Amino acid sequence: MTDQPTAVRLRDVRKTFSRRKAGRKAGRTALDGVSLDVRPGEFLCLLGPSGCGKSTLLNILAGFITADSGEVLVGGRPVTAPGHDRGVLFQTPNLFPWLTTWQNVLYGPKARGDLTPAVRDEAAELLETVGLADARDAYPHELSGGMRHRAAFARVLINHPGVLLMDEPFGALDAITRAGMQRFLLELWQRRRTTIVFVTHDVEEATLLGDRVCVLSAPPGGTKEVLDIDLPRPRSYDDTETLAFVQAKRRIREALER
Ligand SMILES: Nc1ncnc2c1ncn2[C@@H]1O[C@H](COP(=O)(O)OP(=O)(O)OP(=O)(O)O)[C@@H](O)[C@H]1O
Repeated sequence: MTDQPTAVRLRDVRKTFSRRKAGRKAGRTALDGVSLDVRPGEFLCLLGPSGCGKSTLLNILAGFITADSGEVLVGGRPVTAPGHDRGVLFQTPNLFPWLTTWQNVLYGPKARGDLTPAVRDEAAELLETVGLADARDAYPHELSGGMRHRAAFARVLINHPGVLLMDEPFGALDAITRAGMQRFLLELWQRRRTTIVFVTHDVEEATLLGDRVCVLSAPPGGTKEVLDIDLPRPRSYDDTETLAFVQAKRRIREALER
């Protein structure tokens, strides 16, 4: 049997954070054996109870921290540090407050000495795509929450990451803005088919967005179950009221509670 190509490969990933407790060394195990393959172009949601290590896993994939043991491959290469092959989006968009939308988007190419006319054209196109063409000269504090998220998207997408790593990106948004961002993300993914690993603790969000949902067990996290969401694409928020959606959501909730 030949191996399927994988965009992300995790094998028995473990991580314990050490800390001092009453003068003695103690440890908190965040991940206790996570194994998972993410296929190229797949939208994979990571779901689990609070503290099960979702952000830890994402930070390991991003290269911000290292696993104690196990295999962590992105695009077939071991992750040893952050890199432009992975775009990371957090709950709080990390835009530079002293730069305009346009300057924020071009920050990566500029830092790499890659500010060509073609890249500028692409930045302009991306700002159109994310609906921020009119806000190119605005500073982050002049943008709404949703606009800041879209600017952060454009800033990541200009680097053409092979994998997008998203850590509860819409968790802090109000319900309407959040639904708008979910729609935006679905449309974007439908067009670009970038591999996405999306952390959420919201079962409905995972059902709406994911091709598959990886449910992590209660802390310390390990892979509990991986479920297929075989709802038709393209999906929209209206689908959340269909019987098939409600059934898929129930299957995930049951896996979470098992
Ligand atoms: N830098 C750190 N130092 C020490 N412990 C940490 C550190 N980062 C995370 N932990 C611990 O690791 C465990 C997993 O944390 P993590 O943030 O990855 O969970 P999570 O599933 O993302 O939680 P939530 O859904 O609440 O955001 C927790 O017990 C947390 O306290």
